[in-house]
Amino acid sequence: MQNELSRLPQLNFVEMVQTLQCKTINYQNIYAPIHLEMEKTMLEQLFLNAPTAMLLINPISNRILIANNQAEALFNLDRRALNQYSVTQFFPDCLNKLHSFTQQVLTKGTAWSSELSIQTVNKNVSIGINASQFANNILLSCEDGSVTFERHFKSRIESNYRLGLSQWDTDETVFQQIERQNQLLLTAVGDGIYGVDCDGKTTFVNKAAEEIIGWKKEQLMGKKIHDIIHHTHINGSHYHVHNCPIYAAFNDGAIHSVDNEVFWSQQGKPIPVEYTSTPLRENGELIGAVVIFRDITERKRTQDKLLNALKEVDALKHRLEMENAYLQEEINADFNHQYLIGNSHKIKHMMNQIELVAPTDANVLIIGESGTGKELIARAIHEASKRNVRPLIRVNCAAIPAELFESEFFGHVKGAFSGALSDRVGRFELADGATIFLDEVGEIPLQLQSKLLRVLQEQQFERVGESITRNVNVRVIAATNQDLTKLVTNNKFREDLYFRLNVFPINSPPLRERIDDLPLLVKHFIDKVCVRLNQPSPQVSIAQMQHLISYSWPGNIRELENIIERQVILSKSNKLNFEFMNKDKAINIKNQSYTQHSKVLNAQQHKQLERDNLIQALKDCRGKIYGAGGAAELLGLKPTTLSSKLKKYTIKRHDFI
Ligand SMILES: Nc1ncnc2c1ncn2[C@@H]1O[C@H](COP(=O)(O)OP(=O)(O)OP(=O)(O)O)[C@@H](O)[C@H]1O
Repeated sequence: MQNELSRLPQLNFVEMVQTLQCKTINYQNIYAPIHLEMEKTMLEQLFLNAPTAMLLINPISNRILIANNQAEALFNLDRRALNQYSVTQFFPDCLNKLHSFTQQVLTKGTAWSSELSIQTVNKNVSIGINASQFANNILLSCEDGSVTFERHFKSRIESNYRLGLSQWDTDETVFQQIERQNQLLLTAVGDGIYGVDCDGKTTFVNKAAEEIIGWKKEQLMGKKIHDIIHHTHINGSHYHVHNCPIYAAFNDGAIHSVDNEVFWSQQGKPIPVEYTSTPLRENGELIGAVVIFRDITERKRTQDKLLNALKEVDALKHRLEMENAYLQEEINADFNHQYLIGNSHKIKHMMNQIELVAPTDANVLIIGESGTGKELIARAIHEASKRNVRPLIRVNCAAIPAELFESEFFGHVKGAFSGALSDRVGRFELADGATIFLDEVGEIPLQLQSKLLRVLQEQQFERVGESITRNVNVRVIAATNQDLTKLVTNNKFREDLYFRLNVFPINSPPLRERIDDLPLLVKHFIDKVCVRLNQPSPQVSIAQMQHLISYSWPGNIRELENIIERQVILSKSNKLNFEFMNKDKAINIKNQSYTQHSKVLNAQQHKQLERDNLIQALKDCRGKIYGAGGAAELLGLKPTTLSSKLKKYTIKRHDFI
């Protein structure tokens, strides 16, 4: 009981009155220490100053018995005035509801409603009303509905605000996390990323961008990116901002991808990049662009390497084709299967020299009369050298027209001169990594000798009509049947070139100086021609060999080869006869042979004879067609006539060289 009393100040008026009414409470006994008057005053004060409007009404008499201060304020009437009115006068618009509300209170003891409204002096106020039965009376606790609503509203706002704040906190945390993750992602990305606004000013720079270009974020933020990293083309020309694809993205709204430009590093170095500038939109409006780029230096380097490799492959392919064509000519010329025959002292000495010089890269000058085997020596040197995996490239300097020398040696580009219909590789380029054999080197025109000297000294040259300098690694073997020192004295041959060529001279002995080799040579030539004619090799008796040995041979071994060939062709048995060699000269051997075997020639034989004769003349003149010592002169024909005969009999170079 004592506890209940101590709670009294916390109770509202109705609860307090109910508590005090409770039958179990012996009011007199419990409140004995409290003065009754004081208590009454206190209760009165509590009632009068309660925070809600309170009225005690009698439903039977329909009168307001007591009203507190808040009731006076709510009804806008003082207490005395309130007593003048009946209760129902204040509820003109909701008498039915008031009636049922009152019934509910009288039946249940309490009731609550927010549907009633009162008519005050100047306005209609909807109220929230709480009521309880008090003896035969009803105690009403009323509150202005708008105030209640406002309070509820405020409380809801506050609660929403509190809820919003905590939600905002949550959202902010989420956003911060997303932002952090984005930053981590953008930092972790290997590609450089710039953000730019619509003025082209930098709004974002990731770590990779800083590392690739070297510009720090602080140096770029808020500044025009084009002016800092994109101002100049790789060739040094100004890059106008109007052409900048980065800016184009936020001007035309399209994605711009570029892979052949440079960004300039902080150190002023051009960095090859590929980049994509993607426009950024907000609510459909272009607000800037994001540039994603990567350094492609390594890729460019690899691409360049690949391109160079492809070019090299192309060049090699071209050279191989040339080489192939050249080898084809060589095969047709039947030079490949020949080797040096002989065991005379002179030949042995020469072989020693070949063995000595072959493994070196030294230039060799072979000196000897025509037809003494100079080319065979050159081939033997090349074959014994480390360059033998590639073919020996032969140039017969006596057979090249003066105006074509340079092109033949160094090649030309298309259009370099009339007739230069396509690019052509020269002999020196063809001989790169191998050996070039300059036969009849004394025939090289003086004006070209300086260029030849340059190749010998620097291994460099240019194609005709081109300024690109080409490097080669060529070994030169030259041959001549002329006295080069005499040419030097007569200023027909450069002395410095002569010394360059004459590093290792080899003398090719004429046949007359090595008659000891004759039997071996005879056998070699018989076998050679018989293989070609696909017939068994005939014998040469000692007596017949003697005829050959006792013949007064000049230097040219071709003469011996020719005699053997003809005798093999003309021989009816398997024995060769050389008795006719005792006659003064061997040059009439062909006519003599024909007259021996056939007095009259038919048309076909006549044609064959003329063809053979032309070939022989060309062979004797070492392929020289025109001019002094040429086949035309030897045959007593005009050069033009000889040309048309060569066409008529389809005589090609390989028939006589
Ligand atoms: N020692 C040799 N062994 C085998 N054949 C030889 C020998 N010497 C020369 N010959 C033959 O003689 C012919 C002429 O040889 P080669 O062309 O090498 O002489 P050359 O001195 O270069 O002639 P040219 O001065 O006319 O260019 C060839 O058919 C070659 O086979």
